[in-house]
Amino acid sequence: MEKISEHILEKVIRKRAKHSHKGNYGRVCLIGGSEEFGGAIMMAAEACVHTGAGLVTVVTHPHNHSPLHARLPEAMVVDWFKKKRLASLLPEMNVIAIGPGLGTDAYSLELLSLTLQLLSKKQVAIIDGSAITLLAHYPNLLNLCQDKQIILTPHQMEWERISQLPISNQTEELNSQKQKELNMTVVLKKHGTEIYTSDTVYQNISGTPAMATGGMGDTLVGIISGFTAQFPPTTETLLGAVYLHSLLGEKIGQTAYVALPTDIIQQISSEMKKHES
Ligand SMILES: NC(=O)C1=CN([C@@H]2O[C@H](COP(=O)(O)OP(=O)(O)OC[C@H]3O[C@@H](n4cnc5c(N)ncnc54)[C@H](O)[C@@H]3O)[C@@H](O)[C@H]2O)[C@@H](O)CC1
Ligand SMILES: Nc1ncnc2c1ncn2[C@@H]1O[C@H](COP(=O)(O)OP(=O)(O)O)[C@@H](O)[C@H]1O
Ligand SMILES: [Mg+2]
Repeated sequence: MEKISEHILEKVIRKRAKHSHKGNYGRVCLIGGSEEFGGAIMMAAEACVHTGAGLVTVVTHPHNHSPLHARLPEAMVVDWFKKKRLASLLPEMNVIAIGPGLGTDAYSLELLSLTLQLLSKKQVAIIDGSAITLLAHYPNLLNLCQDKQIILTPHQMEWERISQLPISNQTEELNSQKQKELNMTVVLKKHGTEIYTSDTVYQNISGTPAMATGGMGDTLVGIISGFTAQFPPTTETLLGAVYLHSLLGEKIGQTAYVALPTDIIQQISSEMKKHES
């Protein structure tokens, strides 16, 4: 297993060109946030905006529109019941993330299915949280994922559901085998997060139990989406996003018992500035 280098951020984060504009920094669509889990998609969206993604649109339950706008006027919002609007919007996106707070009811399943049908080979999709649980329960949906650029971000229990590997059997060898079957990049989240690609397994050695709090993975989705939208959609970019998230968790954890996702979010942009090259 290859450790993520502490120099990864300098490799990935680029100084912005003078004559650039928002259109150069990617269009991201984040889909999630049921009535119950609105906070999840808000944290993902805030993290994404704070990484510098050019244009961020959130497709969520209408219940979440006002709270989201009150916190984050930079983001656009679309009612997730407007399927025609969703169908016209998705093809314009560079990066689509689905799952934070999506929920697992029949309508959440419909949204996931529609999104996977519309996903093109040129776009990158990040599949997280409830969307992973749905994929595990409805494996036919995996047919819609074939030959597409997908980053799956399960925690150990979500990985157990989709890989059918109990947490105690999640070894490097068995996880790699499953990654190959799924043919997606897998970010297996835990203490010492592992990233499985088709040829290499990486490990993130930063991070702290101060990060063990709800919303931490939703925040990671926002950072990965924002990085993938602006920087080349490579493994290095993904590693940089995973590293930045836990680096900030560690920094906050030095003086705080718990590293809140919203505190991490506030520090994303200033930390990125230190590493631009
Ligand atoms: N404020 C919010 O709206 C929040 C919404 N959330 C959303 O809630 C939905 C359900 O996700 P959950 O993950 O809470 O529920 P899940 O039921 O999918 O997973 C949680 C279970 O997995 C177990 N587990 C085992 N190993 C783990 C590991 N390494 N990391 C995390 N859990 C591990 C936990 O003990 C727990 O029993 C998702 O859509 C998620 O995005 C959560 O992110 C929490 C915050
Ligand atoms: N003990 C720990 N050490 C390092 N990182 C942790 C620890 N506990 C949780 N994390 C990180 O926090 C995030 C949790 O993700 P997830 O369980 O999906 O959260 P949520 O769904 O509540 O947003 C992952 O990135 C994981 O690596
Ligand atoms: Mg999660």
